[in-house]
Amino acid sequence: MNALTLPDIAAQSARQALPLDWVGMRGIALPVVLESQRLSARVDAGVSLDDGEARGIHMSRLYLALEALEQRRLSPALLHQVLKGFLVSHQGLSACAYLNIHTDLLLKRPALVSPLAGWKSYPTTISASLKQQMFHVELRLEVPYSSTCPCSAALARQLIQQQFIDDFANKALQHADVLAWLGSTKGIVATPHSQRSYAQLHLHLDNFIDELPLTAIIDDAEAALGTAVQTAVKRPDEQAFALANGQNLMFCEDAARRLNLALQRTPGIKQLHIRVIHAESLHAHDAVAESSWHREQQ
Ligand SMILES: Nc1nc2c(ncn2[C@@H]2O[C@H](COP(=O)(O)OP(=O)(O)OP(=O)(O)O)[C@@H](O)[C@H]2O)c(=O)[nH]1
Repeated sequence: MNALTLPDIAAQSARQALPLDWVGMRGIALPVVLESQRLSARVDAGVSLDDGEARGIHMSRLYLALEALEQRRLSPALLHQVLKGFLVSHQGLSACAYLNIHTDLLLKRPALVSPLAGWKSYPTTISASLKQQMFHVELRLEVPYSSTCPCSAALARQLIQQQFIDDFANKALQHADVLAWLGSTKGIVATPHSQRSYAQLHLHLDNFIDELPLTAIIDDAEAALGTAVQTAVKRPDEQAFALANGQNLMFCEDAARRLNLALQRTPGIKQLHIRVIHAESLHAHDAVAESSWHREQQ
């Protein structure tokens, strides 16, 4: 039997010589290890094709290099190693390598008061690149929270004052009557609107960081907002949540400022862009604010 050589089209010369910025695969299914958990991820792997004469890259070499991500905890060092592998397997063809890992980070979050806890998922993308020997990592995280409109709260308070005037006009005030009134529906004749909101965080990490500071970023963001959405909730937790919302009335502008100033202090971040989305219950459209910051070069 004749041994046939398999045709290798990628090794041919390109008909139209032109370098390409990014060539690779998007949406590769892969298990990854983040924060000691094995998570399902979708991975984009690519390189530049700097040799404009070369017909194609070697997709299989990028695909196989991803195996290194299956067992080991994701870290900047591991991402760097995989990207170096991309370039070693494309010597003479590529000078830049790229990796995006899309997953949902799962964190167990305690209830506000009761001794309960539950899981919360945070959409996460880890992007790493190696360009002309320069290694760079960026994180994208989405953090859900609750926001109560400060304007609506002030308007509701005014209606409650009006109701108080109506109900107690020309009456001697008795402590017990006022207490009972406050506990009745008349004492809260209007309520401010609040909404589930999302902070989309895009962070550039310091180059020589050892760990991906995902939990630290989420913890700092949630602490800055004060109204993280909850998991397991009993009535004491719901009451604490109502108090947290009342003490953290927020326009989208307030949320963006709080997050920007808090994340500037989170170790390992050199640049950030924040978009907050308040999915309004007053409107059928969203209220959105964006903010960015980068550390000055020292
Ligand atoms: N470059 C390229 N390859 C593609 C594309 N679509 C599918 N492939 C296939 O991806 C497969 C793997 O490519 P290579 O990594 O070059 O495979 P190979 O030649 O067996 O492996 P090496 O010997 O390491 O080069 C090939 O069968 C290609 O035909 C594409 O758009 N571009």
